[in-house]
Amino acid sequence: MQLFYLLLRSAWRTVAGAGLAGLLNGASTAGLIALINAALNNLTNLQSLLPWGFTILGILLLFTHFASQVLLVQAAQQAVSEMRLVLGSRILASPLRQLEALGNAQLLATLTDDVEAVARSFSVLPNLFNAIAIVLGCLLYMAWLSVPLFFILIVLIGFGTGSYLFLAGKAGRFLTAARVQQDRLFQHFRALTEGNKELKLNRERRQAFITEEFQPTVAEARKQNQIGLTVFAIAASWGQLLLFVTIGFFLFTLPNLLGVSGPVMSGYVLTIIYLMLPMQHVIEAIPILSRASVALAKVESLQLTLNEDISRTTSETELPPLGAWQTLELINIRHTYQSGSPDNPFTFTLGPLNLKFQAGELIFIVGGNGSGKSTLAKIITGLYDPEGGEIRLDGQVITPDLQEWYRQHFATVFSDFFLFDRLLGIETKNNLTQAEDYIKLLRLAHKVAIQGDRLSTTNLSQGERKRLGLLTAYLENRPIYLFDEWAADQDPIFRDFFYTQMLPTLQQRGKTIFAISHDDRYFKVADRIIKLDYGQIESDTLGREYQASTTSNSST
Ligand SMILES: Nc1ncnc2c1ncn2[C@@H]1O[C@H](COP(=O)(O)OP(=O)(O)OP(=O)(O)O)[C@@H](O)[C@H]1O
Repeated sequence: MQLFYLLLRSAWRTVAGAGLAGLLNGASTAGLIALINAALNNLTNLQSLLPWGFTILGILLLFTHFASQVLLVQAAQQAVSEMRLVLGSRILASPLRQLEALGNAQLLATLTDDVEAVARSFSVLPNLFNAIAIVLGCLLYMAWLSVPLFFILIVLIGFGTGSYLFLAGKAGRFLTAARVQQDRLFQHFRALTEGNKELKLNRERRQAFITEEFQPTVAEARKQNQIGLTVFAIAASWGQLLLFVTIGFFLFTLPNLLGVSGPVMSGYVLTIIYLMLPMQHVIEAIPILSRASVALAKVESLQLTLNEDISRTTSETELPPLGAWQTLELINIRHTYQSGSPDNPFTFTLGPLNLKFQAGELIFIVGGNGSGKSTLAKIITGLYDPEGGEIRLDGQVITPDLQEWYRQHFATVFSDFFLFDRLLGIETKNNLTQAEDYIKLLRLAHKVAIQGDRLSTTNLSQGERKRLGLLTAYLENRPIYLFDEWAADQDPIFRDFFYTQMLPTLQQRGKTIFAISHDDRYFKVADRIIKLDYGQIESDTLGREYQASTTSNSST
């Protein structure tokens, strides 16, 4: 039902038009069969008018068939596009933590496979709707021919449909199991592309990956799909068998039992034979619809619900202006990760932390690996909603309503940043001119140029790509900057340039800067150094004091 709801919601007018055309098509089909039966059995005194009736009904049938198909194709494509847009905007609107917990593999499987499965189901809908309209028209005709025969037919159809749906339900379970394997397959696809170097360089690892991970998942997905689709094939053959049994029953048994007249009987048999093609369409559509409903169930399980009004998630609501700020406070902030396996669970807790920052400060966040620096950065920038505590900007608590506005204060380069090849959202004329200058400053002029609002290339070394990340952050011109181990991939000269010239220049422009750093040689440039250890603040010192203490330590 979800599927039809989705289709109806996005294109109800087109669907209504297609429904009307489909009904007319069903009626003209039934009329045509009645007319053929009348012509064959000489049932009317108006035989001379039959060719005209045949021509008119034939034209109506062709036209309504064409119209319903075209309209449903339009509606289906409209619904699929909306599904893609809604999924995209729901992913953007979902909390980062939720997306991280789902993982890229699951999200990609949904964005490609599930949308594809739903799209495919929409492509069979035109034939399905048309078939249903024809079946309804034919049933009406048969009810008109003989009510007792009609009821016998309904009992047979009920039995056939019930047994078919029973088998189809069993098949659907195998398709659901196959879909579970699909997520694992996407994980393996990522390993194949992102871990390609590691797999190429180590033969044993590659063989173990192929034989112990990739092949078993591919085989399991194939097995479940194969069983599911075979059960559907059995159900389809069972349906066809029932159809022949019904025709035989009507042709050979019923006339003896009920003494039905020849023309009525031939009308029935003719109609049932005519129904074979539409029934075939229905039977072929059911596995595809079943797969689509598995896909939709998967999409729903991600809690990226489809019942969201697209305009709410994509339209830009007016945000209050950013304005100048003085203090940023983290009060009793806490964040927990639960990870590991059920037998070996692992919990990491950051906080509770209490920190107060002044506008214009240059703050270094330091500490060992896994001490919680990046987690703190995601909380400060509003990417994570803290589990406990609150963030206040100039005393104003950042509630969920203000979260989007709050995030607009930050320009960042995270260690796993993404480099867009277009200067999206910052492509003003002034910025494009500035970008040229920054590219020279970042010593990339010999490799990258600005072409229109695009970077001529992003195929660069990791250090060079990070310089372009810095360039886009500069152009964003936000009040607060956050760099997560930005200098880690830079050569010594550029690292020195970053700490001793770029950060101070940004600070002189009135920016507040958070820099996650392991470069203790440069800690002296910071106003303040916050050191984390296992999610707690080990020390919060002035930069120059931190330098003094390490110097005094090294001199003793
Ligand atoms: N998405 C996640 N799911 C579960 N645990 C996580 C997740 N991200 C981080 N952690 C855990 O939280 C802890 C802190 O991680 P975080 O990335 O904040 O540390 P960090 O100080 O930035 O480390 P590094 O210097 O290595 O970058 C780590 O022990 C890590 O295992």
